[in-house]
Amino acid sequence: MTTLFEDAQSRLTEVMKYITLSDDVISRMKFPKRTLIVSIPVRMDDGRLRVFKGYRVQFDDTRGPTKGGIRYHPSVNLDEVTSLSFWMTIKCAVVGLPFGGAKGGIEVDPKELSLLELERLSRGYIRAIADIIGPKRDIPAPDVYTNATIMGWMADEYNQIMREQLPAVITGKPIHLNGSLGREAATGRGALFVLLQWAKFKNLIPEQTTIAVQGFGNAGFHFAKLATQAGFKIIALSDSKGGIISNDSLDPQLIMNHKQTEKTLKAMLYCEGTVCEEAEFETISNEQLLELNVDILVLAALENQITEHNAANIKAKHILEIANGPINAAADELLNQRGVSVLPDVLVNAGGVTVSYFEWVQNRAGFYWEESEINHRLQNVMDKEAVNIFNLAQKNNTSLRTAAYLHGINRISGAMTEHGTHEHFQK
Ligand SMILES: NC(=O)C1=CN([C@@H]2O[C@H](COP(=O)(O)OP(=O)(O)OC[C@H]3O[C@@H](n4cnc5c(N)ncnc54)[C@H](O)[C@@H]3O)[C@@H](O)[C@H]2O)C=CC1
Ligand SMILES: O=C(O)CCC(=O)C(=O)O
Repeated sequence: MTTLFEDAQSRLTEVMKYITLSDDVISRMKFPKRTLIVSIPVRMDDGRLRVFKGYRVQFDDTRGPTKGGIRYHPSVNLDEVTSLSFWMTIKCAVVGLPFGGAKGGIEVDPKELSLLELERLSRGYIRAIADIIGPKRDIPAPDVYTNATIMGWMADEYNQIMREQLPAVITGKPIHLNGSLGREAATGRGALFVLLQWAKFKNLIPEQTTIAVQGFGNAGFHFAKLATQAGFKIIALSDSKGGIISNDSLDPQLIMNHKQTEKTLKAMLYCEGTVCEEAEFETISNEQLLELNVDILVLAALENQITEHNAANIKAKHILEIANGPINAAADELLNQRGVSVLPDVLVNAGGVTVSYFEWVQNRAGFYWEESEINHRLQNVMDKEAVNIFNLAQKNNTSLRTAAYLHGINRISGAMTEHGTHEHFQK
């Protein structure tokens, strides 16, 4: 069976039909620069000791310090974290950030831990990886089931170890702990900027365009909320427990308010800014949501949601990948053959790391920007790179993913080549 990392790497083979990469570059993209596997002992509230398995993979740092989030999930494993670090390397290059790629994770179900256990685990993870991270080496950030509070604990732990205030070691921190305005919504906002450029390109009218969103966490929620404000009709949403669907537009903010108190999704109709009623709604499974007859399917949960097993059932004509790696290579090919446009993860979800970059810049300068400036700078990056990639795909008659990879790999390859022939020193 193909591993996730082998599947991720197979996209490079497609890219090499359009670009000649030197053997040096190909070999450097084959496996990560550094992989660290750690055990994290945590004293639980009842006095027991539990030991968790954690990872940090730094894929490539030719273009700058490595950057990428930390995931807490029961299924986190080395193959997944390595793939995510590879995608971070491509993504940072696609949007032209001066970073390489990394990713981290802990095999844990955070929903089973108390707040204090979660804090001890997060601090323990930082103690375990402190030797290889740092503001000029590798800068973690949030990912699935981690958030600003956890980033705040982690930055504090690192500062205690280093006996210095080094906020730029972690991004996605709370605003009161030197976080950046706009980071919380950045991934969803960046995805919307890409979609608006695509809508222009394809003459899609938001008010006539229906959307289903799989994954109603940080990225999916902010995307759904901002897309609704831009006029799109969100008609279905789901989280790990399942989904809801309505004939009318759903109101993501009201649904999130309900989810925060009741822990489940419940549909409410959006009526001129207020809840008019609890909607007549149906519940659907995640599998059903993927196969809905909508204009745009947004994937904002986990990897491998569309594979060769369900690709033929997908009815949407456009797919927005907010999640990392939600479509495997075999499914990508099948969707391409059917003329489905897949807007790829390495472009679509790059708004998060872009505002993380702004947070890092602000932390290092000690000077903080207004939210309007951050959103404006984010829009400049996303609009520019989206249009570059749409034009490249049109010019070479490739998929949008291949165009995005071509765009990113060009920058990586340039950096690797210009680095010269000397060995990389061990940073
Ligand atoms: N948060 C960020 O800044 C960025 C996140 N991403 C990617 O976006 C995706 C979502 O991440 P976040 O929103 O940050 O995570 P999150 O932890 O805030 O939310 C994850 C959401 O996915 C749902 N979910 C989990 N398993 C599911 C399943 N099998 N089917 C449907 N929904 C499921 C959860 O219930 C939750 O609503 C991930 O692939 C992540 O790597 C990518 C770039 C940046
Ligand atoms: O904000 C960051 O630095 C990284 C976000 C991330 O993990 C991702 O883009 O997948």
